[in-house]
Amino acid sequence: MEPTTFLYTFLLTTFLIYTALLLLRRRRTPPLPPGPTGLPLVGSLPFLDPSLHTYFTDLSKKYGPIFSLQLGSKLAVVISSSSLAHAVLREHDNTFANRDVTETGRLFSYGGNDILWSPNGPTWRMLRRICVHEMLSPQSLDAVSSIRQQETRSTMHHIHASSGNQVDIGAEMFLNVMNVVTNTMWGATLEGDEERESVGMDFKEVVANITDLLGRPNVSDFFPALARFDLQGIQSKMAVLMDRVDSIFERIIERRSCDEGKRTKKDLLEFMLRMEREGGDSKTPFTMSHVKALLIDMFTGATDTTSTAVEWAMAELLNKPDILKKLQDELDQIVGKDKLVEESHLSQLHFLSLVIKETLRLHPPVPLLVPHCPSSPCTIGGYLIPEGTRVFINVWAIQRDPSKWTDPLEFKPERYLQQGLQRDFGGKDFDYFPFGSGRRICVGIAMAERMVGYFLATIVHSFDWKLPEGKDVDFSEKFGIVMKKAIPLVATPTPRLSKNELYN
Ligand code: HEM
Repeated sequence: MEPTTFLYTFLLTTFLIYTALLLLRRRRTPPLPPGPTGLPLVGSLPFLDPSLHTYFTDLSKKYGPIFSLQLGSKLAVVISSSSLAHAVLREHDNTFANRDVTETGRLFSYGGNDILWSPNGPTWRMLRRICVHEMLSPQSLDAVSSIRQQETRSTMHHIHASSGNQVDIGAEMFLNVMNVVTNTMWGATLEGDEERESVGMDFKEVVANITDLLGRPNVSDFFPALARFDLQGIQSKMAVLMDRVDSIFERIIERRSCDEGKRTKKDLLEFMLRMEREGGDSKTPFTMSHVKALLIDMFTGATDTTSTAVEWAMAELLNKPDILKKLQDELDQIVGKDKLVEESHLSQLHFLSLVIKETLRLHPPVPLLVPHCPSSPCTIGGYLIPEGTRVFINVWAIQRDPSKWTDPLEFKPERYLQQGLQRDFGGKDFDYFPFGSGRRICVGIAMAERMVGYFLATIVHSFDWKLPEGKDVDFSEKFGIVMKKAIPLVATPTPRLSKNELYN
């Protein structure tokens, strides 16, 4: 063969092999999920609706149960069916049990040192273990039941003092759970001290602002190259708030050091400080940043979620007086009108548990879960989800899916009595998982169940409630990392127990 002919044949063969390999590879690599095209550079960012959960639900009707959106330089994927949620949270749980840490998340968590934002790995496992073991397991919760009793009674006295006047139900629950959580975490330090109340109030204000910033879309997250310019000023606002949080923590930790050896009660803070002095466990270091990050995790994880749940439950009950009456009948039968509800009654209050279940179906407080993030490329439903994608799981839409639920928009607590419809909070049914599922499932379920159940039972048992004259319940939602009622629920309590002394 002529040298030039040989060269041409060689080049042509190489080209053909290369093209064939390319085509083969392209055929083997699944496509990205379908979705709106968006604009050059910014993608779908300009079209984002602040009510992300309904916006995503509408898009899923057009593009299907898995779709993608380009948000600046970030790819987001939204999952809206129970079978695909199963694929992400069960079949590929290990890959997806990571977070795409936002700029505000990083500041909030002392550099990603908390449970919420840590990647799936030994540090995250250690942090979860500490909180479960020292504060959130059934045994640790039993050990501090008197704190919950004392705080719930004190809220009840406060509501009683407002009899005949309008009460903001969510705000009452927020104060209640805030006191319970702070007392559980560091109560032994500030116990009996009026400083406890002032620390609580400081914290309440700062944390409300922090939660708001955590839920706000931030250009820095969509264009990481611009993060250092902080174009909306969100990071600098967060930094100021975190300075305030830090000075509260410093104050408490300093007090705790002065008290060394005098305390009789143990709490989460004491355990963590000891662990910090020892430097962690054999595998992972534990620093002061971890101590503070866990304190703020527990506080923010518990407060807005549980108070929102109680507020939505009361909204549904006031909208359906027959269901409210049925719940009061159950309470009267199990507790009686001449006693107060105790936490020990909860296991017998079956209808109450159905009411709470149904509330968390229609109003999951964290409607898109906390976004997950695959640590390596993964195929879901025949589509590629690249590493680092922000994955939203629309539990709000899944729990209202008409192909899974009869009368999905109706508040029907009895539905769970039907054969095959028993549901719990463990995340094993992928048409019902208000606390998430898999490795990243909420760490505070046991505490949430007790707090919501006990508080709801107490206010429904101790008072009759009336909406303001001529007003119906407003069900509009305000989307955020925790979805609240757009208009806070106010109602007027009237005492209904047999003896006035019970309210003292
Ligand atoms: C009704 C009350 C609550 C609801 C509906 C709720 C719901 C959730 C959801 C949906 C997640 C995200 C799961 C995921 O990423 O897939 C979560 C995570 C978390 N929750 Fe809760 N939660 C509640 C109460 C609490 C309480 C009382 C605490 C602590 C005292 C808490 C602490 C946390 C923490 C630390 C995480 C992060 C877990 C991780 O990333 O590993 N939550 N919660």
